[in-house]
Amino acid sequence: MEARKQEKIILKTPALLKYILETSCYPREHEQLKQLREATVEKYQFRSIMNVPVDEGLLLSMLLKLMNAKKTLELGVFTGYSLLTTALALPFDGKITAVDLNKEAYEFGLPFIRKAGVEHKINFFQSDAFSVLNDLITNFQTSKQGNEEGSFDFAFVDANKDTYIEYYELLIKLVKVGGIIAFDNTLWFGSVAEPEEMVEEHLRPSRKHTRELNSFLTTDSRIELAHVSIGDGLTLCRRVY
Ligand SMILES: C[S@@+](CC[C@H](N)C(=O)[O-])C[C@H]1O[C@@H](n2cnc3c(N)ncnc32)[C@H](O)[C@@H]1O
Repeated sequence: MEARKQEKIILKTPALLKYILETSCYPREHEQLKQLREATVEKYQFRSIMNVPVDEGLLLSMLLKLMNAKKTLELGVFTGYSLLTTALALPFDGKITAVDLNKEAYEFGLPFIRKAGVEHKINFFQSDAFSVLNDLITNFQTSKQGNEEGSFDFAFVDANKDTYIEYYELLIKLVKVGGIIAFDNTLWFGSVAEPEEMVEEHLRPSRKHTRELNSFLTTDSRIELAHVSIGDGLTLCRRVY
């Protein structure tokens, strides 16, 4: 069977997504987010698809404000669309621990973050996500305040899709009770609901891991769960104990 073409759209038609973006999202997008998005497309071309889409950014921003989030984690920064969204949503004394293996892409986005006046909220680590998460728990180099278990309001997870379950086991310790862990791309271009042979070869490993994550989360009593069909799928896990 021929594999289905990769799309990051799960709505009924591409026209519907265009309508949502043009009617409700682009007019509301912060000027520096718009400029960052456009500059990322110009420099990174097709890889710019890694930026969180505008509709999802607006949802994350509202969620962070509803929660009164002050202290967050960001795994997977790239040029920083979700990072700048978060930095804009947090109060002036908010703090974000942001992690990515790739510093170059973060630095590409930094002028837009600076222009938005929110750089002081960000503590960026060029590192593998696991090292920083383990440091925050075991109180190694990253943390100035000792063990930071139970202290984060929110964690946005958009790094290596194949290790989301392993991130989760560390993050559930780091977020406070009532805090949220948000996983991006949990519909993996729609492939999670398709037979493996219909899915492009390069999508298959993460499809498998994403399906395992989705099934695992639904059985985990430590969280309340909402699987939101926005962007490429956003799963919200609210820690209940
Ligand atoms: C989808 S992009 C993040 C997009 C970003 N959230 C945004 O909205 O612009 C994924 C990023 O995760 C980073 N990444 C992949 N594996 C990682 C790992 N093991 N540790 C830290 N970062 C990782 C990649 O370098 C890449 O920049």
